[in-house]
Amino acid sequence: MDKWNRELLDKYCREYSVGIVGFAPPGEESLVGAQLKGFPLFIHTNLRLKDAQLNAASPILRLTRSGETAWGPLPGGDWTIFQANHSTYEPLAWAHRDSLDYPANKSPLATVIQDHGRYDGIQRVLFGSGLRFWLHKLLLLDSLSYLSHGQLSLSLNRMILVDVDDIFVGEKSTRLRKDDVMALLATQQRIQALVPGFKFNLGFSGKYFHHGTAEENLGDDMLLENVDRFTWFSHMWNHQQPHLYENVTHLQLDMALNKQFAKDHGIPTGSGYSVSPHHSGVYPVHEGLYEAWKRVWNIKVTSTEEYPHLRPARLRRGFIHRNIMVLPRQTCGLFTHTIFIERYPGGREKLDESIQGGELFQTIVYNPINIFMTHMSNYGNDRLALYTFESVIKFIQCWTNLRLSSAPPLQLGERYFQLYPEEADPVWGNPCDDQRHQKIWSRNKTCDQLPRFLVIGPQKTGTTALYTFLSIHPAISSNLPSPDTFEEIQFFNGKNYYKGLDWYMSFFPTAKNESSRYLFEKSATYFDGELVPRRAHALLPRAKLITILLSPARRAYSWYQHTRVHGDPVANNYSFHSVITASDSAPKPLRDLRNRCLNPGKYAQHLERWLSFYVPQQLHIIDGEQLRQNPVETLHELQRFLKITPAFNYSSHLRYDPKKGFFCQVTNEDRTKCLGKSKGRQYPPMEDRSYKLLQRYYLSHNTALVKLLKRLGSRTIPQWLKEDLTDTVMT
Ligand SMILES: Nc1ncnc2c1ncn2[C@@H]1O[C@H](COP(=O)(O)OS(=O)(=O)O)[C@@H](OP(=O)(O)O)[C@H]1O
Repeated sequence: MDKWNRELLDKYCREYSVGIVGFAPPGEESLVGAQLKGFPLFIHTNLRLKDAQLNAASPILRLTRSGETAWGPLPGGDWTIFQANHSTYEPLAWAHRDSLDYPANKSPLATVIQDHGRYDGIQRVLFGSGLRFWLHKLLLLDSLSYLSHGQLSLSLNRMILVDVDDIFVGEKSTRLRKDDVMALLATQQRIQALVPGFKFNLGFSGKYFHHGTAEENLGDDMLLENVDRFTWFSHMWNHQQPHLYENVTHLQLDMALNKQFAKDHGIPTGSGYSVSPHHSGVYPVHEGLYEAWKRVWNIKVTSTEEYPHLRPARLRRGFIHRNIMVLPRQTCGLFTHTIFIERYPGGREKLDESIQGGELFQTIVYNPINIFMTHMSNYGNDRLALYTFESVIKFIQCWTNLRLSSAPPLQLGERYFQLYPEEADPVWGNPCDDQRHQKIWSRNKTCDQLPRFLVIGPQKTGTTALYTFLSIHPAISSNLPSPDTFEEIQFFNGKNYYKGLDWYMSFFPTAKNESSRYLFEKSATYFDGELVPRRAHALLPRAKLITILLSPARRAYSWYQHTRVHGDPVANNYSFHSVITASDSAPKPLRDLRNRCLNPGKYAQHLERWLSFYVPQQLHIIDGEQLRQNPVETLHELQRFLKITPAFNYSSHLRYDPKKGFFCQVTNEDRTKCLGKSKGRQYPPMEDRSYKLLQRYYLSHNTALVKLLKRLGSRTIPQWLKEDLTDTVMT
């Protein structure tokens, strides 16, 4: 960093008490005793190190616990160590040289060092390598917490639940015997001493009860003899994946069989939790599963690895659908077929690596709530799950100050959404964009039932005219009408989004024999909906977007007239001028109407939000005045943008109707069919003072729009925009 920037940064850090975390980059040449420029600190680089320890007296340690030695070589041969010549420095971690000719009694070398800020007023933590070494990942968390004065601190509480799926499912000779169940109970008891409330959570499929060898059937019996020592949840009677049931009644019948089995065998049925085989039906959502779960089991919480995607595992999140909480489920590295240690991919070393600071360990460090998936087979045979969980819990206790506990799934769900309330709202993705999701997506459902382009509004810009004219096109199909909102589905904004993907797709006819059909929908409220671009992009990342813009002042006035005709008492009691000049202390209904009049017209702001998800090439802006005066040309341009060939010639299908004062559709009888009287209304012109006020109001937004249009490569600026701006300058 050059001197000027460096001074600026230092000044900023001193003034606002901002700490710095630094990492020594690996260098090609080895430095011995080189001084760090400007600091009483010396470094040696490119060292091999072993046997890491922590400084128990360091004030930084919070999540990380000192006292043990991480024996063995540290990863990489390019470590930097620090030697200090000033009381500002205090080591946080040490290690020894990993070299035969290095005396064992030599004092350890500082691999992470804290600068208390006594030298230049800035606190720092400097790491002598990147974050390859697992212990340094913990130290980074603690450094962030320390340097941010506790603002960037994770809670120390961690909740753990271990689900055992496929109880009673499994080939002969891979199932639990009596001694396995005894080991399960004994390990559970030892874990309970470390993790209060811990019980293995058993997911059963009753159909396969007693399907093992004679010895294994005794194992089944023993599980039931100890039924109260575990918690239980329904998996699926016959282990069939829910998305394969097209008929909810069948699904319900099979669920009822598992429930009857539970009742017959004294298994509790009130946990409110269930897990579906292969997580099918949970995400992507198969509505039938949610329906049947509610009816038969009164399910309130489930978990899946698939939301939003299996990988990367650290990004798995939760959501709530139809009042069922879906929690993220973690993998511990054991799968149905990992039953013998010698067949564990990478061998024992790999499993231990995951436990001792690796993936499994970090999963628990980073997630306040962990639901792990295992299978019955992981508890028989080499009992890898018992080894894995007991070991990782001990390792956590040895190296961290985390407080582990467990609780039933319902409590975990409630806790999860207290911690992450913003996750309650799902974000639906396209099941066909993820191979795993496609595999658990019903054969009867297709992703072709999704629109290829969206007309996003805003309202009162001519969206109905565009929708109607597009629908004349032989290769273009709109959505089916909605009983509530007519031609608009209004899915991505408002409550409809919670109805899910099946509901949305039901509006789009399947294109039989006409694969080139362009499905689209128009919902004019999408344009300014806060959440809409993100949601739309998650489901339709390749969709094209069409927006129509006209003078925001005129749009606001048209909206006002619209609400008056719809009998809105506020619009009928207040003049347009009173609405747009209403202050923030005005009654709420008046403020709401003011906002609905004014906000959509802040075009640049809304477009920028769309453009933070979609690339400009996916966006087509129509000039609303051009659509009104020359729809034929507008539609030809639009076809070019959509790359629809052969182009449909609109000139013989649209004609100006002098009575209506707008272009209308030409019918077979050569008459014109115009939009209803709610579109293209007659109302008095806007008062001049209102127009002038709105010009000023929209000045900054319109200026931003001009810039945006130029950035998007527009060669012409719409006439209305020029007028709105020019007049403002003149007044
Ligand atoms: N061909 C044609 N026929 C009728 N109306 C047309 C046409 N082209 C554009 N317009 C203008 O469309 C305005 C209504 O816009 P929207 O359809 O987007 O309104 S809505 O948001 O769906 O309610 C409507 O606004 P008002 O004039 O205020 O009624 C019209 O100006």
